[in-house]
Amino acid sequence: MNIKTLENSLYELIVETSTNLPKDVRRAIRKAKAEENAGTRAAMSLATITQNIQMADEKVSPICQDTGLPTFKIKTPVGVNQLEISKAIKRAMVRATEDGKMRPNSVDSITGENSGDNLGEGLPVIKYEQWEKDEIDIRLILKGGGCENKNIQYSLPCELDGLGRAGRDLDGIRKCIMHSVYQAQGQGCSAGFIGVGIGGDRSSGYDLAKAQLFRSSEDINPNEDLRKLEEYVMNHANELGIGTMGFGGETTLLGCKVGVMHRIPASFFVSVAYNCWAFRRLGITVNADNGEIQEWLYQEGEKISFDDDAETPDEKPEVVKLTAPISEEQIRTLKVGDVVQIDGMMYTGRDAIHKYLSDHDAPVDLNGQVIYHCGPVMMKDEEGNWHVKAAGPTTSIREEPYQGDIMKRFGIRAVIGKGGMGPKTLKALEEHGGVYLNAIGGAAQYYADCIQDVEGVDLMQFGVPEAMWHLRVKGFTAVVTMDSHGNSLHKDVDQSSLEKLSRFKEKVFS
Ligand SMILES: O=C(O)C[C@H](O)C(=O)O
Ligand code: SF4
Repeated sequence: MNIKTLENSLYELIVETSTNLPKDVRRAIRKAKAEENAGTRAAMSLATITQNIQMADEKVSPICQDTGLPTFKIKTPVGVNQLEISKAIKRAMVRATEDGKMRPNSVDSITGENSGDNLGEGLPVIKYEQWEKDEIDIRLILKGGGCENKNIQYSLPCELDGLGRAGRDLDGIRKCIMHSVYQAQGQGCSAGFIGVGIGGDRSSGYDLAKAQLFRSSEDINPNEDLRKLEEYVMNHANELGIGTMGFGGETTLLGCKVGVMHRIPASFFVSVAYNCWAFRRLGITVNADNGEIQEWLYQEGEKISFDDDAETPDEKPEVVKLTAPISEEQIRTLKVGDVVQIDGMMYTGRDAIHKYLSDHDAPVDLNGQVIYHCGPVMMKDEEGNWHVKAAGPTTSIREEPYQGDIMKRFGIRAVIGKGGMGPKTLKALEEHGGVYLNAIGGAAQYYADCIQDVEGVDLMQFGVPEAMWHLRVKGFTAVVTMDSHGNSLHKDVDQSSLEKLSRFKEKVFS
């Protein structure tokens, strides 16, 4: 085989997967958008999402800044050298990272050091199988961290919030799946797709769940019980009302695929792999003799283009304009539901920065400033200047232990992230005079477009995604979802969706 040609084919697969959402996923998102009422927060968020999908496609840039944990699933004809394929994958991955198509995402779990090129112990994940066909089948999923953190595994029988006892039968499985959608709330960038694995042990159960994400989101399950289960979940999960980004709304789930395997008598696992709307998985078949791409997978049918979605909707919400630094007085006028547009500076800070700030001084004066929970994709030009390639929000709840104290200590007035924060932060917002602003998760091109300049960077020792980037923005739009008067949209949606979940308590499958 021509290894250089294979490397180029793999490079193309990685770039396409990161930048161009597959056709089945586009269809699911288009359908969700059609079902939201104009003028709602959900409709506005979906318009941002579709605009972002289009921008990523046109610019050949990452749809979401979290280009995920790359997992390759490969089938090879007998006799093909798998070691050579793995080497080609690694070379292609390094190139895609250098070209800003992948964020350097591989971190040493003990030292915290980012390898900078997406390689590392066990990464990327590459799984091989042999088959009798002549071509090589290569599938890739780039699954982000926020949705991965919302995966859940149930061990039956168990007690579930809102649903009571889930037993060791089809109805117990049904309850677990409904619960899995509820517990994710908006934190995995809903509306999402779920893959469910029934049976196995803890690891093979999750593998089976993830394998379901490689199915076309439009296929029909040949197992009649599972077909019914998938249909039931698709018909009812949206009644939970969690909606896009957990803002409330008509669509919470875009796809549900269930697989089954045998188990041993003592164990009964239901494993759920949650994937955000930015469902980046593609595949190719490759000619085993020359390494060229023969066919793209998951690309049947018309490609939906969202280029008319950039047009401003008729019912545009009113916008509150803010310029950082922001005063306490201004912040206290904001309430949940307000749409704000920020001009001026914003400083990125995620996990490493929050831990650092909890026992160090800040490298810049943060009084009145805005912290953005974001780990961008950055590229340095030949003159040494940094450019933002993708910059959407990350899940904020991870900073819950630190956020309130840090805001008070440094005088920070607003934090921007996604998925909301908990009671500790809500209390601090009230005491100190602060707001939590929810940006649209995954909309990395849309937000990168608002960034006019990169004015500096601190704490680069934490690696590109974790450093503190000083960004000058214009017209950065987000929604107030937690205010300084004790209100939290996240708390409200959680409560109301739990109530709705309890409507699914009665037995459906016997
Ligand atoms: O790591 C990121 O940038 C985002 C992450 O995927 C998340 O959803 O929190
Ligand atoms: S930020 Fe949202 S869209 Fe991006 S990888 Fe994380 S969960 Fe997915």
